[in-house]
Amino acid sequence: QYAKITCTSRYVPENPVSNHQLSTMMDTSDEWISSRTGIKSRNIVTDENTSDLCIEVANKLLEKSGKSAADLDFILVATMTPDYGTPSVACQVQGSISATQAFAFDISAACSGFVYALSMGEKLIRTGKKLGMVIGGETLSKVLDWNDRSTAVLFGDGAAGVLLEASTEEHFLNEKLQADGQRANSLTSGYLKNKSPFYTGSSETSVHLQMTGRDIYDFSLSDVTNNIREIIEEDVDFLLLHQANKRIIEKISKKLKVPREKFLTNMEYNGNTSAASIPLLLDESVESGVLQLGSKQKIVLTGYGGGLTWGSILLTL
Ligand SMILES: O=C(O)C1CCN(c2ccc(-c3cc(CO)ccc3Cl)cn2)CC1
Repeated sequence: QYAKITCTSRYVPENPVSNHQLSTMMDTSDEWISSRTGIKSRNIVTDENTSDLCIEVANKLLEKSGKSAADLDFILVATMTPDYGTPSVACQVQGSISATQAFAFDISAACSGFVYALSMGEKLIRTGKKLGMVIGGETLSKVLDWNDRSTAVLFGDGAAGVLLEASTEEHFLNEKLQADGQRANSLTSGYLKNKSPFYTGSSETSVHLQMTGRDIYDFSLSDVTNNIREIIEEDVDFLLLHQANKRIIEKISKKLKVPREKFLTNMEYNGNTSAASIPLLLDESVESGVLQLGSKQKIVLTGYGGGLTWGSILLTL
């Protein structure tokens, strides 16, 4: 049996924060942010954590599909901002919706997280599972250094996901997942300092998200473009890349010689939501009718970011 995406949904916190609002909090401007990133607004939690956003997505998926939580075989959540080390966000979701038959775990692959998790979910269906949930969810606002204008203006909170079901037709056509831990320091976040009385080590690494933007930018134009080139086919209808930066997407489109209009974007009103960015874009595009489940449209999903990790999946809807 094969895997098929049969439902999509999303949830973002009801607190949009505009570039202008940020310009009253730190030394930045709407002009700088929108011209350099394509971002005009992002949604920031006021009293929710990552599990709350993902539980909303899970409930919407069940509601939209008519499926029962008890029929779920697995729940995968891709996140770099879990509520806890344990329990996983996936287990918090499993408990909240009472998916008593589902095993559940989180996947940590930063902005490639959803693509990594979708690939894993597809293998679970191909090896016999009947129904699974794959969600990307983040509350990056809790790990940002809100005094660092170079990163605080780039990121947003949100969650979105899909239902994967067993199918007789083949939808997942190709994939290539990659990593390079030797460039891990280009993007770090969430370091937990050891405060034990026995610990003599010292580390200046902070809990805050830190990024050498230049290195990540260059990596995206080289490794990521090459990865897509290996996966893409002539008749691809749309490409849904991790929504990190509008200029990056424009540059990748030029390097690949693929028309810009095939690259869907939503960073304008979501910011960079890491593992949530691709499923947010997927659900928004299904809702707007640009994409239709069951239409056989051929799309590429590409994540890239912390780890370093990157990866693409070629599939038909
Ligand atoms: O000065 C400028 O133009 C600045 C230059 C630096 N910028 C960057 C740099 C890197 C990223 C980024 C982040 C992730 C993590 O999700 C993944 C992939 C990318 Cl490419 C986003 N923005 C913003 C505009």
